[in-house]
Amino acid sequence: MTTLTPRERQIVELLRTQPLLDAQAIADRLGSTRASVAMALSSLTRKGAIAGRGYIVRDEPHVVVLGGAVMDIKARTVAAAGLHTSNPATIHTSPGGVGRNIAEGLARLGRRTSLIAAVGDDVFGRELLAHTADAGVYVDHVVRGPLATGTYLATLDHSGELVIGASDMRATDGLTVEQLGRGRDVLARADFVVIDGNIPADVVRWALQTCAQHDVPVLLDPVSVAKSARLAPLLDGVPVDTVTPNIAELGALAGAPVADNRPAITRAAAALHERGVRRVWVRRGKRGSLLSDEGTVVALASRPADVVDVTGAGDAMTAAYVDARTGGDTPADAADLGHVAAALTVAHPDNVRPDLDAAAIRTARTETLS
Ligand SMILES: Nc1ncnc2c1ncn2[C@@H]1O[C@H](COP(=O)(O)OP(=O)(O)O)[C@@H](O)[C@H]1O
Ligand SMILES: O=c1[nH]cc([C@@H]2O[C@H](COP(=O)(O)O)[C@@H](O)[C@H]2O)c(=O)[nH]1
Repeated sequence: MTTLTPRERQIVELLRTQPLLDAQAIADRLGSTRASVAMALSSLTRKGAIAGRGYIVRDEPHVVVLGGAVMDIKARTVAAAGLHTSNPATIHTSPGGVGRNIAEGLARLGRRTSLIAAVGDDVFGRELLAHTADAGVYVDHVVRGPLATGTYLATLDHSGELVIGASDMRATDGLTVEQLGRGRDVLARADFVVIDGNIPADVVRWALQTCAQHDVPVLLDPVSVAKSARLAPLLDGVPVDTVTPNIAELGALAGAPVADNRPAITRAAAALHERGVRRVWVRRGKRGSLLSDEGTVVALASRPADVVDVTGAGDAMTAAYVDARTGGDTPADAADLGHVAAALTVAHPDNVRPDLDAAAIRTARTETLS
């Protein structure tokens, strides 16, 4: 799939509803110049995204992400982390939230992506929206409510591994089905939907039913052990394309702890398949992952990386997987690309690397194949 720049995507979106706009009219609407729009139009024609005069937009698959959007505040200690005392550290903020990270990753990979989430009318909310929209994600369905934008506080040790994380998801916790009325059509028309466990259970139930009615495949990201437990009862009675737990979250979904070995994971995955989940993709940190595709289990290796900050690795993995699946790759191939995206992400301090790009992942994959 050809990668479009954020500006090119904005132009494509304008042309989708108003195909007869000329370069000057597009420039006026986007606050740009005629010359730079003309360059973007010829690049779009070369990439095959638009055709002929009157700029007909080729229909592109569309992913919708319903999930958390928060500001991450991340401290990385200078030396080994000491508990119950103050540690010298470098502290860095980065737009976060599992769903938002996945949406940004998808957009950076060139996939047309909409985010449905909730933020407050405050500085963090405005910053999150601006950053996410600049990355190319459509944010028109983000609810701006009275509750404060959530924050996630993480302490990483000097090797970039998480010591402790704490999340306050205020605006997301307050999201209701009524606020998302218009979102029903967006979900129904999507080619793939991602839902994260930050979303309140009744909203997840509504979204799963909407997707089931319209045959839209859904990936469910459990987010944490606590949030997996509340998702578990929602799995019954609706089809789910993929769930992406780590071992502890798999236990919470299955209703009992699962040992971290292949036979135990295979058994727990089989029980989820019985309940309507087609693929169970279990993340095992730097040990890679196991993907059970309707009972056929494949082990996928993680790629070597110089770890700077592990935050967002799982989300990059999911973004690359959903992008590849939407483009027609098999689940196992898509999951393998996910590991390449994760390795690139752990080597960067931001949750989503600004230079993430589909071609770079495919090249890095060939280079790291054993
Ligand atoms: N220390 C590490 N070294 C190399 N790769 C890592 C490391 N930690 C995570 N990864 C990569 O990131 C992926 C996701 O990390 P994991 O911890 O399994 O999930 P999550 O971030 O969702 O908790 C792993 O499968 C692996 O590819
Ligand atoms: O209860 C939550 N904790 C943490 C997150 C988010 O999880 C992301 C990191 O996820 P991972 O490293 O698993 O990819 C962070 O950006 C953080 O904002 C979240 O959405 N909800």
